[in-house]
Amino acid sequence: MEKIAVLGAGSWGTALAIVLADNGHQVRLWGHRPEQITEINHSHTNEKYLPGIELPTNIIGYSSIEESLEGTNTIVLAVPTKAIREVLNQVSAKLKHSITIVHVSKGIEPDSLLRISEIIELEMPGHMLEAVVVLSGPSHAEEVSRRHITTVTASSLNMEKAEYIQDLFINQHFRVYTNPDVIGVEIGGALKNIIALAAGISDGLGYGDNAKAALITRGLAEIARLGSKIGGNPLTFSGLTGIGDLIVTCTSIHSRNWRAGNLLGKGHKLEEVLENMGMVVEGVRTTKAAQQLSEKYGVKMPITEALYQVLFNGQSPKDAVDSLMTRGKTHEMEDLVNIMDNRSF
Ligand SMILES: NC(=O)C1=CN([C@@H]2O[C@H](COP(=O)(O)OP(=O)(O)OC[C@H]3O[C@@H](n4cnc5c(N)ncnc54)[C@H](OP(=O)(O)O)[C@@H]3O)[C@@H](O)[C@H]2O)C=CC1
Ligand SMILES: O=C(CO)COP(=O)(O)O
Repeated sequence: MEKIAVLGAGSWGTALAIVLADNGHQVRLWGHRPEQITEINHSHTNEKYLPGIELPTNIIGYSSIEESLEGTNTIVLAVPTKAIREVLNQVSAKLKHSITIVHVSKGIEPDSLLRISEIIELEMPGHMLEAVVVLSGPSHAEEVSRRHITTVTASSLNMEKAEYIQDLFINQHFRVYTNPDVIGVEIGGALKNIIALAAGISDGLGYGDNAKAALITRGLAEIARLGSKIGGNPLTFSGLTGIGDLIVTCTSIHSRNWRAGNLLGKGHKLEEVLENMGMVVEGVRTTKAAQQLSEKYGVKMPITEALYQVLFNGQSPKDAVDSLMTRGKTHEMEDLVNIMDNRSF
């Protein structure tokens, strides 16, 4: 049994706290809103983020980050990408020993274009950081908290630590694999949110399953194109953190990204959609970051580009779809065509 601090008491931090509590660990769930921590400790619920779910009693809520860190050697960092630096600054100011950080956020920082493991390595003093592990895969909090079957991947450059985290989380409902390809895992997890927004828009506009299948398949192609260009292993994109997460996020009503896209497709304004969601929609900022990455690396990402025009340049969703469908014709597999062209028969 371990003492584990879960930092971030939103839907995903709370669902992961339940998995760890089910495995018999002492879980300290830190949140920055004291009234929410009181609810967690007195009613064993977190109604705003996981309505109707009873929390195990070995989850204790903390509103002091310092107290939540005492005697722990593992932190699960479960706040939106936007809040990562701020929370890490609080951790490094209060921490008195070294720790392993498991991050579970799916985003890329616009402008700096850093992945989350890179931000952690920058913000945490080296002597305090034993390892960074990413936990990612097709996993909605609403289902995990109900112990529905889920599979995810723990990824780290330090495979011993990845296996340690695998052991902490794995149980009969929650199966954890490992993968050493941190870049591929983080890029797949972050960029699938862009495609889920686009899939929601497509559904909101009234397009059907053909369009959804096209978005998932061509979305994966552009995620893999960018991801392998910046050092991810192409095989990772056909795994849980690539196609797996893309499928669940583009097809599930639980997905905040899909739901936001759906409302945009139905004609609602972005500000209004984000205000009413009440939870983080990571894909919006990630679209900006991915658009910047695609320009930096010269990688074609037409779906990302189209979504960028809708989110940041006021293009209508219908016009964005039209421009995607009428752009210059291309091969499905450019690399394959190049190989075949160079082969002498
Ligand atoms: N929900 C899911 O099913 C999954 C989510 N993820 C990823 O997990 C990450 C977290 O998402 P999720 O839990 O869903 O988001 P939610 O919106 O459900 O919760 C976010 C939590 O973080 C808190 N928070 C925000 N900013 C700060 C801050 N500066 N300091 C402290 N706490 C802060 C929020 O507090 P407040 O209540 O005050 O806003 C809230 O408790 C995202 O990157 C998401 O992509 C990954 C897999 C599954
Ligand atoms: O990452 C997720 C599922 O794997 C959650 O997706 P949403 O943020 O779109 O709800």
